[in-house]
Amino acid sequence: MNIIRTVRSVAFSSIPNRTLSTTRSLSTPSAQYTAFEVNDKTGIATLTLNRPPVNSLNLELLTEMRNCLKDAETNKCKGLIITSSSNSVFTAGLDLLEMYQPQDERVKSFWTALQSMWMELYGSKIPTAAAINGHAPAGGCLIATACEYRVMLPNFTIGLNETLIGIVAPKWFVSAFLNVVPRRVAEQAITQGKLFTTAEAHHVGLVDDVVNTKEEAIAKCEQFIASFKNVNPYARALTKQQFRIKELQELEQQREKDLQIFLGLIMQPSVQKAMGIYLEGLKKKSKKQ
Ligand SMILES: CC/C=C\C/C=C\C/C=C\C=C\CC(=O)SCCNC(=O)CCNC(=O)[C@H](O)C(C)(C)COP(=O)(O)OP(=O)(O)OC[C@H]1O[C@@H](n2cnc3c(N)ncnc32)[C@H](O)[C@@H]1OP(=O)(O)O
Repeated sequence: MNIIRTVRSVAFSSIPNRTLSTTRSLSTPSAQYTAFEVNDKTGIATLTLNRPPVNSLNLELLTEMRNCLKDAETNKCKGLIITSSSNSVFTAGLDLLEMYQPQDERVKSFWTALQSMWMELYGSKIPTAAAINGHAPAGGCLIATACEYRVMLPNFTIGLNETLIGIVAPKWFVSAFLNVVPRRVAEQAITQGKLFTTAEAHHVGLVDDVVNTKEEAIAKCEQFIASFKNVNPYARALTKQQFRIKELQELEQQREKDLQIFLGLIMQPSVQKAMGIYLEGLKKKSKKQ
C-alpha cells in the first residue's frame, strides 16, 4: 500500500501555483489513519481514510477526521472530498470494538469524538463531497449523508443497518439520511436495516451519481465543488447553514443527553450480546475468505 502522508495547517492562500506537483502533502507525526492533501491549483482538499482493513471509525480516526475538516475550513479550501484508500470499503462504520465490552472513559470520548466530527462535517462552510469507492454501512453512510454530494462506485452497499446489529440509529443519523431520501423510503429502510446496492441507492437518491473508477468519482466531486465557482462563499455558507442549523443546534444542545442515551443503550446486556454475536460472525466470515 502507498504510504499516505498528512498535511495540517497549510494555508491554501499561501500555497504557490506549481506546474509539476499539483498536490501538497506534508506529514505530521500525530496523523496515523488519514491523508489530507490540498490541490494547489483547485484549492480542493481531499481527506482519505486510511485505517486498514476496513476504515472502521475508532476514537483516533474520528479525531483526525475532525482536525482535517477544521483545517480545510480554516485554510479556506474551495471544497472537501472524502474518500478511502481501500479498493472495497469506504468505511465499515463505527469500530464495533469501541462499543463491545468498552472501557468507561474511552467509550465516552469515542462517542463525543463522533458527535464533534459529524457536527464539523455536517456544518462545514465549504462544499463537501463523498467519493464512495467501497462499502459504506452505518457510520459510513452517516459520513456520506453529511456531505452535500455523493458519487459511488458500482456493486457496493450503503445504508443504516444498525437494527440488524441490535442497535438504534440516533436521531441525527436519521435526519441527515432524510435530507437525501423521501421519508417513506427512509423509515422502511432504516427499520429494516437495509443496505442498498449502489444501483438501488442511486435509484432512491441516496447517491447522486454512479461512476466506474475512483478517479472518475474524484473528478465528479471536483465538478460538484467547481459548480460553486461563481457563488459568493459567504452567501453560500449562510444559505447552507439555514438548511442544516436545526439538526446542528439540536445535537449541540443535547450532546450530554445523547451520550447518556448511547451509553445506556450499548451497555444493555442484550445489546452487548447481539454485538458480540455480530462481531463473531464478521470474524468467521473473514477467516473463510
Ligand atoms: C435512540 C438512539 C440513541 C442513541 C443511539 C445508541 C446507539 C447507537 C450506537 C451505534 C451506532 C453505530 C453505527 C455503526 O457504524 S455500527 C458498525 C456497523 N458496521 C457494519 O455493520 C459493517 C460490518 N462490516 C462488514 O459488513 C464488512 O466488514 C464490510 C462489508 C465493510 C467489508 O467486508 P470485507 O470482506 O472487506 O472485510 P471483512 O472480512 O468483513 O472484515 C475485515 C476485518 O475487519 C473487521 N471489521 C469489519 N467491520 C468492522 C467494524 N465495523 N468494526 C470493527 N471491526 C470490523 C472484521 O471483523 C475483520 O476482522 P478480522 O480480520 O477477522 O479480525
